[in-house]
Amino acid sequence: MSDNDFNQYGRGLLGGISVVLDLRNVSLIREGNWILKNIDWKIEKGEHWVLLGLNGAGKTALLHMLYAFYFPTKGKVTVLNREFGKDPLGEKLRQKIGLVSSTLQNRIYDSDSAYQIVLSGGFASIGLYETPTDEMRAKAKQLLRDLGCFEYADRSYRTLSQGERQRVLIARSLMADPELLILDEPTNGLDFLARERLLESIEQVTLSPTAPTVIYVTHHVEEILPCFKKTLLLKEGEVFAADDTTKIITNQVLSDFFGLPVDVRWYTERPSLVKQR
Ligand SMILES: Nc1ncnc2c1ncn2[C@@H]1O[C@H](COP(=O)(O)OP(=O)(O)OP(=O)(O)O)[C@@H](O)[C@H]1O
Repeated sequence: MSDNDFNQYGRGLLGGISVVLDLRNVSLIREGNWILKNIDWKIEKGEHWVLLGLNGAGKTALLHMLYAFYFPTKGKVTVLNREFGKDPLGEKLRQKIGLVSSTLQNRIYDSDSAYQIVLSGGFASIGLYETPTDEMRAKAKQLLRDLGCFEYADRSYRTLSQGERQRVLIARSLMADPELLILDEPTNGLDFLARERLLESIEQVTLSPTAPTVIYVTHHVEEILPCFKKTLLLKEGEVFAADDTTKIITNQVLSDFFGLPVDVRWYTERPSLVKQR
């Protein structure tokens, strides 16, 4: 598949694929260290996944590979029907992978308004250098509304709170109709209320009929929303478990994963975790 296929067929062609992500026996060595070891991970279209791991587990390294910032030392990475690891990732394909991360946050220009930032997602640029079409403007406004950030659309990024910034960046990532949306610890630095409101918006995104496949990366079991039916536990660069969330988020699996006896409690389809006494 070439970049042109996207121009010609847009989402329609990708609509025909059933596997969004397929990692086969993927390993990564950086500066002589094994960062990822023998990762197998397959994501079917329509699934939403949580990637859960402690600090240093290799989550960011794994995401960097999905976005072709890192090439695997060993194994095969296929994202949206394109095997990579050798070829550079085409711009059109990159646009089909939305990424919201702290790295992106740091690159956004402080003086840009929320509206400009969302519009820039349509060009996959940091900053707005091209003239958006009327259609793009209408879409950006709708996304600002959908993500609950319309009221501060004209405010500059520097004046927005952390929660407001995350909403704007998610809206921005949806401008290009991504097939895969990666949310890397989006609730970092948020208080309880801001976190819950953001999670609500993320759930809404997954409920849309045109929703991208979402990978939600977190350290916290409490953030696993009911829409995330699948969970991958990453530990010391290896897949500890990957399966239905209800099979993974159990006392037994998590006690083994953390190396500490824990109790999982479910309330309104959300889990929480306490250390056993
Ligand atoms: N380019 C690199 N060179 C050497 N070591 C690296 C490199 N990138 C990551 N590492 C190491 O690989 C391990 C995994 O790092 P990574 O940032 O992927 O973890 P993480 O799960 O995202 O952690 P956190 O939750 O703390 O962000 C860490 O021990 C880190 O120091």
